[in-house]
Amino acid sequence: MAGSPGLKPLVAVCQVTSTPDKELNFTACAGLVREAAQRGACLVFLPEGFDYIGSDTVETLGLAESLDGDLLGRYAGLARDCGVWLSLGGFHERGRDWPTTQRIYNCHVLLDPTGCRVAAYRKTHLCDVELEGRVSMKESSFTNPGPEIVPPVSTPAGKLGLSICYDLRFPEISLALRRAGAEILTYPSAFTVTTGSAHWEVLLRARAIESQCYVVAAAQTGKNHERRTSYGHSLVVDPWGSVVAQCREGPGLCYAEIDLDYLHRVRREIPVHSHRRPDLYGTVAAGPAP
Ligand SMILES: O=C(O)CNC(=O)[C@H](CS)NC(=O)CCC(=O)C(=O)O
Repeated sequence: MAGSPGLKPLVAVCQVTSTPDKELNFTACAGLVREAAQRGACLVFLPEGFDYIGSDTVETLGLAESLDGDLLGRYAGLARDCGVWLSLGGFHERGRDWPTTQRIYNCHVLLDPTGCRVAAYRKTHLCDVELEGRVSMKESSFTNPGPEIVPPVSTPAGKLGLSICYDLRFPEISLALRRAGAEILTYPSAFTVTTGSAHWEVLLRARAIESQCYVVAAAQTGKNHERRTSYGHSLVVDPWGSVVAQCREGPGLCYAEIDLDYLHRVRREIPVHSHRRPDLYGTVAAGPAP
């Protein structure tokens, strides 16, 4: 574990098939977290929608809780029992504005091993995507966009930068987190099969290579309900861009050691972050292109 000489921190990535049944989902997630803790992981990652995947908007909104609700209380107990950090990537959160907006936040919560909530990042890029006849998502119809990027958090595995799923398509947020000190970027996800098979791994590897961070991506897999199937392929990429861990099909775990000496070597050898030309990119992130 961190601090013990010679031993690198181990992280665990959980892959699950969430359904609309919160109780079943908690049982499945808790089983994986306990297994990961027994194997010596210090930080365990759960995907977007670890709490549930609703079968329609009404159900999704109806099942949502606040950050102080029962479900996150149980996860805090789990973190304490197991003595692990928990990245809960994509909790359906009823925020304080619920009574007025009737929309939720897609909230990535980080718990420390005392069960304390040390960060909450609300998804800033919402997935409104329409592939004719194949994929139709309009996350903004039931979700409010988060207002800010959250500074990376120190964990025993390294400084962790929080994003969620569709954020993966925006290199700007990964570079902002990298600049703010991130050593690990994490993208808990529920990708579609269509977009996942084309884009998932290449996007994750690109984010790792350009930011020179570890990238950890816990994913939903398989059939969440009658009308939804998720791509899976949870994985960990190192700062060189190599896939160092990957889940097989179906629910399960994969593990990776985080080697920050290696990360620093990669950053020394190809110092892209001191070669940047911010004088040239002024408006690249500025807004809609023609
Ligand atoms: O709605 C929930 O309950 C949980 N949230 C999601 O599943 C979100 C919003 S619909 N899914 C994605 O962002 C998929 C992105 C994707 O597939 C891509 O970028 O290609």
